[in-house]
Parts: sequence; C-alpha cells; structure tokens
Amino acid sequence: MVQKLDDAQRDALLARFPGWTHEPKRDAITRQFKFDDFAQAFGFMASVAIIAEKMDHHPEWSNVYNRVDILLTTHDADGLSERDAKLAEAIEALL
Ligand SMILES: C[C@H](O)[C@H](O)[C@H]1CNC2=NC(N)=NC(=O)C2=N1
Repeated sequence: MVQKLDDAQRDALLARFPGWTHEPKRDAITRQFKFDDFAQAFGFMASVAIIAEKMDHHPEWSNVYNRVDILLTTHDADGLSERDAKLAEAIEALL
C-alpha cells in the first residue's frame, strides 16, 4: 500500500509545483497545458505516456486540440502520494 501524503506534505508538493492545483474531492493535483497545436500537444502526451509506463503510474487526462488536462492521484492510496510528486516532476521536466 502506498502512503498517502499528509496535509503538510501536500502543501510542500504544491509549493514545489506552482502550476498545479489541488483538487480536494479526489485529493488530486491538476494542471492544464497549452501548446501551439495538436501535434505539439500529442507529442507531449506521447512523452508523458512513456514516462508514466516506466513509472507504472498513470495520469488521468484529456486532450482537446492544443490543450491537455492532467489529473494525478494515487488510486492505491486513495489520494496523493509521493508517486504523484515524482510524475509531476518528470512532466515539468519535459516543458
Ligand atoms: C498494479 C499497478 O501498479 C497499479 O494499478 C498502478 C498503475 N498506475 C497507477 N496510476 C495511478 N495514477 N494511480 C495508481 O494507483 C496506479 N496504480
């Protein structure tokens, strides 16, 4: 079982990644990414997918043309965990 982040750990995570917003209903973090066009958005998604598969931790996401909405949470922990922090960090490193 993955350990769920406590309030202080969650606040530290949000402070590290200011572009991300806490979604309290799911205890998730979300961020919207905008690109020039669909090709760039989909290229970003392909890169994230490869990383996510390697990490065995997968985003919940949607794409409309040049926009990608990502939600990260850990089902196994029923909320945020260190696994979400690691994936958010890897996603940020792509930008
Ligand atoms: C068995 C496998 O490790 C789990 O189902 C993984 C796969 N990807 C996952 N992704 C996310 N976002 N949360 C999880 O709890 C999760 N669990």
